[in-house]
Amino acid sequence: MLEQRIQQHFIDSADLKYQAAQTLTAPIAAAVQAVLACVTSGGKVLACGNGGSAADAQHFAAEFVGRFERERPELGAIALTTDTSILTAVANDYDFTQVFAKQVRALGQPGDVLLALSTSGNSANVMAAVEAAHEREMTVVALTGRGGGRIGQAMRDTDVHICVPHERTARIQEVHLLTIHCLCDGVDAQLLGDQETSA
Ligand SMILES: O=C(CO)[C@@H](O)[C@H](O)[C@H](O)[C@H](O)COP(=O)(O)O
Ligand SMILES: [Zn+2]
Repeated sequence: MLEQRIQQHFIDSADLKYQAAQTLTAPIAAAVQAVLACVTSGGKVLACGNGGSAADAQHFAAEFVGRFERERPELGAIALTTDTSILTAVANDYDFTQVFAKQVRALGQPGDVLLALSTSGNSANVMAAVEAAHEREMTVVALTGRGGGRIGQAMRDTDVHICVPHERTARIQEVHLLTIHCLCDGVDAQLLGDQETSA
């Protein structure tokens, strides 16, 4: 019945988060260091993904440019999912696989970070963005699931791969959002100190 289904979603989501805390803490800490090194040397984070992951990319950029929980200087982040003129022109004139890659080539500088979100690890446009980031000597922080897919296989030693150990898109996305908040909190803590936050 409906109530049971709803309760099961909460239980499954909580279970996965407990389990993933073991495996994802180290890569998330590595991602904090990569992003921190980028922004403290004047770099920026470009973020991309499809569907719910597009929303996650925008969520991250909003908290970096605006704020997370504490006041701090603005941090550079751009979601590559929002400019409908660029997205439609590139998809129409080239191919949908190029919608993020062309923006990475246009905006990316050595030392910038690409935050690449794909629950399957197989979205062709996110994969093309990873390749473009490598061309631009950027570091890639990839948030994936389902074993990491093609994006997982394209990771370099200097990249960070955060692969949620689950098969279901919704569950993976829920951990991606938690990861984004850990990234924002981790960067703030490194910049401002480890102050407790109760808000
Ligand atoms: O949010 C959801 C499902 O929860 C969907 O919009 C989902 O993001 C879309 O199907 C995406 O196209 C899936 O792409 P990806 O995560 O495999 O890269
Ligand atoms: Zn969703």
